[in-house]
Amino acid sequence: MSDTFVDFRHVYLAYDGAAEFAVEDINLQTRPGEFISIVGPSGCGKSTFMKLATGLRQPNRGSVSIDGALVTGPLKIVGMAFQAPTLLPWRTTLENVLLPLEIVEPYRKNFKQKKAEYTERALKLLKTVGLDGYADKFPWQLSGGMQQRASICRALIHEPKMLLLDEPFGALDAFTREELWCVLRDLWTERQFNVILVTHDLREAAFLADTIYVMSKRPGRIVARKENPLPRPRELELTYTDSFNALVHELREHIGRVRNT
Ligand SMILES: Nc1ncnc2c1ncn2[C@@H]1O[C@H](COP(=O)(O)OP(=O)(O)OP(=O)(O)O)[C@@H](O)[C@H]1O
Repeated sequence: MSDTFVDFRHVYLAYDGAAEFAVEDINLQTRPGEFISIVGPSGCGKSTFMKLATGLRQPNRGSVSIDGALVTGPLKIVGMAFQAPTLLPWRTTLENVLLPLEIVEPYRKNFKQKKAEYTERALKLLKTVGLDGYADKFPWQLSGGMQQRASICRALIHEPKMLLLDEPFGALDAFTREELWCVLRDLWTERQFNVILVTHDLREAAFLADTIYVMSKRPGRIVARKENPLPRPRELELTYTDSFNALVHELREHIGRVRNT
């Protein structure tokens, strides 16, 4: 196994017809199992970074490798969750969670034979995120936080090596958001997948990530890399400590600087 999981080398990407690069000279390496977070002002290229990491876009210059292999097209080893949970309203929670296994190879071809095993896997995952007993409910019967828990299960059902989260808790109230930080922390601690979390919430990045990258806008560049000094395991009480606030403050200063330039 390679000791680098995500490997961006001098990556540039301009969208068709754009006069300038959306992201420029991105260099970033993660170790296997690392949890990284990308923060930055709106439009700085965080989603573009995600598209490059999953192979939905190819760089104009430079290279992107994941798990030792050059990325040349969409990757299958990725699970994704976004700000809107995007559950299908006519499917139950369980059916929503099973969806990737029904449509993505190699699961698709033996979905019928393995349905009992997959269902068991999905129910276990739902239990881990606190949705025990909600498998047969429809999305409209769940709160926003519950829907987001289900969408994280859906992102993890095929046991991806990499989980990409784009503002996954942005639409939730502060209490629910913090609950879900703990859900994500526990899943990651248990399963040790690689995480890239894009967020505007500096406290979220400080609570969850091993390493935090700050991006500037136009062109999107990584202007700071901060290794999170806070020890694990992390409990929510940590967010009331001076060391936590100092880290958030330091990140805020970086963001302030890039917004003023
Ligand atoms: N499909 C596209 N075609 C052309 N330009 C694009 C496209 N997607 C993004 N851009 C441009 O690339 C730059 C980076 O956009 P991106 O969506 O990656 O930023 P972001 O940091 O994710 O923004 P936000 O925080 O608002 O979601 C922006 O200037 C945006 O206008």
